[in-house]
Amino acid sequence: MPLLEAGLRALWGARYTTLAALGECRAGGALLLQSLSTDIYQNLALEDWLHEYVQTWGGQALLLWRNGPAVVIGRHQNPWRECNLKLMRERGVQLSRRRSGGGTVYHDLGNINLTFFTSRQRYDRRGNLELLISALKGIRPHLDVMATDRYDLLLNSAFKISGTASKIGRTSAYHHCTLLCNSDRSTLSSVLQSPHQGLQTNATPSTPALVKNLCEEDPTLTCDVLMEAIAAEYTRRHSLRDQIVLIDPRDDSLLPGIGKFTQELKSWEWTYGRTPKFTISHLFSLHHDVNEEDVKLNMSINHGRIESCSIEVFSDWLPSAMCDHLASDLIGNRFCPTETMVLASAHLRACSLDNELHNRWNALCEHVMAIM
Ligand SMILES: Nc1ncnc2c1ncn2[C@@H]1O[C@H](COP(=O)(O)OC(=O)CCCC[C@@H]2CCSS2)[C@@H](O)[C@H]1O
Repeated sequence: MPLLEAGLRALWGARYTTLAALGECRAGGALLLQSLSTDIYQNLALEDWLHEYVQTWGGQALLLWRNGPAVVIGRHQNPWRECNLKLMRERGVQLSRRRSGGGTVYHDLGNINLTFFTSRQRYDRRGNLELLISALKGIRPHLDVMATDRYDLLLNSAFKISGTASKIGRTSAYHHCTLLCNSDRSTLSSVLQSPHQGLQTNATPSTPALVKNLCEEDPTLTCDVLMEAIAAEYTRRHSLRDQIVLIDPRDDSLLPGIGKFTQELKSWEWTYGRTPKFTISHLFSLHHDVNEEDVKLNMSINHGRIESCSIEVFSDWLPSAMCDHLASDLIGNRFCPTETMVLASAHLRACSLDNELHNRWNALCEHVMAIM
């Protein structure tokens, strides 16, 4: 049995059931679910699947889920503007684009996600946040937690502990939010820092805030304690028979079609290719010997692909024909380091350069890849 599943079964004791129960739910009833996966793509796919299911079932549900390290951008956002993709690749932090709008957040196992599925009519973000506040105050009455007009939860009127987004369909809707319990705050702030200054875009910007973990306020608060309290509050409000349904988003036979949802969410076309058109203007210095060479790069990127590109080196450090060659080769390609690496190596194989030019070419290509 996978570790997480064993842990959850231990946490919920006898008060859990498995998916077989899903089909047995009363039409219009309520369900309390917890995902057995910590994979961001599988969990977002589970949300998609449940959103459709709730539509036909006509009930409501709360899904509790957590992920390994991941940055989750809103549907209409630009990942290059919102985060440090190079640092994320180095640290193994996943990037994913969700289907709801809004800003960018960081997830890890110290962050709880909650998704409230309802019909469109019963969609009630304030009511859901009140449920969370009651659950928190129920176990720790001294906590000062409040909901803001933009549906954030603040601790001590100053620190964000929860961010909200939602998706409203024709007949059903979901509201999902985070809850910071003991996330790695230093990784959170460094991966949500874009290195780009000259990026122009109309994509939705995030609203940065001061964040805090609940465990910093009260070290006895763990994710398990919080999830247990939230589950109890949901159970109480919906008069449930105290059962948590553990649900495995890898199970295509129980959740028909979910694998396709996961693949789509994982695809480059969805994550990067859905970025609204943007331009990058980047001035940088390359060091060689004791000198610094200034390089100017201008690009426009549409659907994640390079539409126009110019690279200027202000000296004969690298022949301008080589820069022009790289710029024109890049056009039509994905704004992505792996594709650029293939292009740059093919170019090296096609022309014989002396050692010095070879090194300069590599330095330029490495810098171009680093901004992607
Ligand atoms: N995990 C987490 N929780 C709360 N606040 C966060 C978190 N990570 C980052 N931030 C802070 O919020 C801002 C962005 O705020 P902003 O208001 O722009 O965006 C949001 O809040 C979106 C919430 C999406 C919730 C979904 C629920 C399940 S999948 S993701 C960011 O710059 C940080 O300062």
